Amino acid sequence: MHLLLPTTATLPLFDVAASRRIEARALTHSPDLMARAGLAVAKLSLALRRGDGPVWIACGPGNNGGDGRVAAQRLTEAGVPVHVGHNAPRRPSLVIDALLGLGLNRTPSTEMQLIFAAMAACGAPVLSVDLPSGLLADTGLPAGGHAVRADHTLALLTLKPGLLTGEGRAHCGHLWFDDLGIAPDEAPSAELLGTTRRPARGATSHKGSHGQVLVVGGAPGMQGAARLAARAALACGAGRVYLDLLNLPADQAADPGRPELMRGTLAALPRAVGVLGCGGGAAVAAALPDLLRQLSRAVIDADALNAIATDAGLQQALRARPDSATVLTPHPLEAARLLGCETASLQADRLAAARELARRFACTVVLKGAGSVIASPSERTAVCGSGGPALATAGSGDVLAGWLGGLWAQQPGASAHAIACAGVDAHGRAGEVDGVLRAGDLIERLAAAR
Ligand SMILES: NC(=O)C1=CN([C@@H]2O[C@H](COP(=O)(O)OP(=O)(O)OC[C@H]3O[C@@H](n4cnc5c(N)ncnc54)[C@H](O)[C@@H]3O)[C@@H](O)[C@H]2O)[C@@H](O)CC1
Ligand SMILES: Nc1ncnc2c1ncn2[C@@H]1O[C@H](COP(=O)(O)OP(=O)(O)O)[C@@H](O)[C@H]1O
Repeated sequence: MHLLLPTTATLPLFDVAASRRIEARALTHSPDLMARAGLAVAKLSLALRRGDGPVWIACGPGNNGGDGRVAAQRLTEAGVPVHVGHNAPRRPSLVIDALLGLGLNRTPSTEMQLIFAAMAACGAPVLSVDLPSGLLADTGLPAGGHAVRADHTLALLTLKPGLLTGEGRAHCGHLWFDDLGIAPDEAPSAELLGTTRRPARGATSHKGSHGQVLVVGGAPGMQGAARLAARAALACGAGRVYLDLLNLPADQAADPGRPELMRGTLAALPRAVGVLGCGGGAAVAAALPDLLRQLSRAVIDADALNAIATDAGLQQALRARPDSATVLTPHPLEAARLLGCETASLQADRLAAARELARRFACTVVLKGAGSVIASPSERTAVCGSGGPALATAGSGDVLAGWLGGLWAQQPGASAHAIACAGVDAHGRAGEVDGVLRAGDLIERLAAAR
């Protein structure tokens, strides 16, 4: 058993159907899985308990409840007072939520919701067994809007995607994992992103060795977004970074605060990696047909995505690009516009939405937000476990787009999917601070990390 995050390793994720298959096969040679699960819960409970009061164990009707009852036995043997039931004891030292796990199949009843509320109100830390009760394991959606908010969650046997995306992170608290001694015997449904090292810089390399980035955006009043993207690409190590600031006279500086950045255009830089749309406004739409046709690698963000969402010709141009040549970086609202659906229905299944976007536009897609999802045609979908609400501030998405451009400029042979995975994880890690991280400071933290 270990605390899962932060992880440097790429780890397999299994949806409900796969978890059930793995469990069924494991039970044929290891029939004591529930005993192992209950023991793991009891051990973690001993470490998490606050004070001498009883451990309140709320058990449900299925095997999740079974895990809770085994934990109750083990804790009793260890001399810990336990209270098994649906009502809170006086001054509990810990709550074990063993109500619902993988078997959740409907909105928790009013009675169940009252137990959730009592857990939240009793003042003790909450440890959820396998999943916070009510949380859908495949999507991270609370069923009917109701799920336990745990302080700790101990995932058992497999890691499920819903622990890491959607509302999962808000409901799981600290995420622990115990594989119960079982090695998964099938391909993962998705994967949790690990860390990728930044591109190495050869001792005799020069700026020409590290590629070019062209940021196209920054219409009047929105130049900051394009400049943040350009600064991020520069900080990432791209050899030369240019800005095509839409409707800004060509003799004006690219970025007076960063003299390293230059003005440039597609005509002069056809081999650059394009970072398109940051602060692009409506003006970027007119530039997109040429950019989509000519740039061999492009990261497409913000207003460029909005333009594509409303223009069938641009959508066709996007689909016509070669394989692995494009990364789209929509936040949920931009993604919903691209799919022509409501944001809430998209957020209800983020992995499915990202996969559908990747299929429809034949691109790599980074669906941003807590637990960013990276999907590409013919690649395993990845979920980002790094990052946090310090990133929920204007400009952090521009920084991501620029960073991806910078990474790609230095690694022209890398696939769009590999670039997206490496960049999203680095961006998330750099964003793990308390409070708010201004986008400019995020760039500095990204640059300092190796
Ligand atoms: N079988 C085993 O040996 C193992 C079981 N494990 C545990 O077993 C769990 C899965 O067990 P189950 O398949 O029994 O599923 P659950 O324990 O999640 O419960 C399923 C039961 O809950 C009911 N239910 C579903 N949604 C409900 C709702 N909203 N309100 C009220 N009742 C609801 C279902 O009708 C069913 O009776 C895992 O999450 C994990 O905790 C793991 O520890 C691995 C080992
Ligand atoms: N709560 C959060 N947890 C993890 N990452 C977050 C969170 N909020 C925002 N982010 C990340 O911050 C970035 C915000 O991007 P975006 O919404 O496009 O911002 P902007 O348009 O202002 O640049 C995305 O990479 C997103 O995944």
